[in-house]
Amino acid sequence: MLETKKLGFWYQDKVDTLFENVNLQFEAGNMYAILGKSGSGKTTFLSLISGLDSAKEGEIFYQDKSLNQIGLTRFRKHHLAIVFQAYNLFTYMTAYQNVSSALEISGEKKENKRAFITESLKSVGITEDLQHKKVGQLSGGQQQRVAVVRAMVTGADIIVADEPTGNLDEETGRDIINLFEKIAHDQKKIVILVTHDNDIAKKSDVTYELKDKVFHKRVKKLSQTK
Ligand SMILES: Nc1ncnc2c1ncn2[C@@H]1O[C@H](COP(=O)(O)OP(=O)(O)OP(=O)(O)O)[C@@H](O)[C@H]1O
Repeated sequence: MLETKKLGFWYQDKVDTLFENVNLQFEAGNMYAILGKSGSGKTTFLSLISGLDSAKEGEIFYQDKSLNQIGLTRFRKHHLAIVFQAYNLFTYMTAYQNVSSALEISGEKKENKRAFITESLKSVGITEDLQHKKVGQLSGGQQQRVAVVRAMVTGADIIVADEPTGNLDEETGRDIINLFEKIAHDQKKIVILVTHDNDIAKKSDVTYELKDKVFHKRVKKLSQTK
């Protein structure tokens, strides 16, 4: 479980606190949405739980160890993968090479690496033909699928994404969210999505809406679950 305890953050001045006394829990097997108006502090919150920035108040724990105890670099390398709105793939590499390099960087060992990458990409609809094209030649939706696979193969237990459907049309965006949902439910990972989109929030198991410096929790109704 990933957990924040009494988390607080401001940039310049404490009077401009973005959020305070935040106590949230993220459990394996669930997809979470962080919802809130533009400028409310969603991305900032995500950067704290991703170990990219340090909290001003309170702490974050992963499996009962504080991120500082684990070490932010180690936490990011071994436990967490990030998917960005603009995909952030290496455009001079093929889809296959992007996934392969992520696997190498993470140090994750796979017996039959080639087959593993090929099958992982195929499982999200990236055919072998597409796998060997430079990612710059793929559509936005295809690139985001590659980015999701890149995050998936690293073995990270936590996958965070900042507006992952922001550059995509509605239908493609829905497909990407279904992929995240599968990763959470089938692979028992913690998936955390920052979004403006209420429909994405509705698909998530739990929504935390940031409003007036406080996160409001909403759990998906039983009739809508898995
Ligand atoms: N590095 C920074 N230094 C100072 N202020 C910042 C910095 N980054 C963000 N802010 C401010 O903090 C507030 C929250 O920003 P953040 O990007 O976390 O909001 P957000 O909810 O993700 O917004 P959006 O939905 O528009 O992406 C904003 O007012 C922003 O201008």
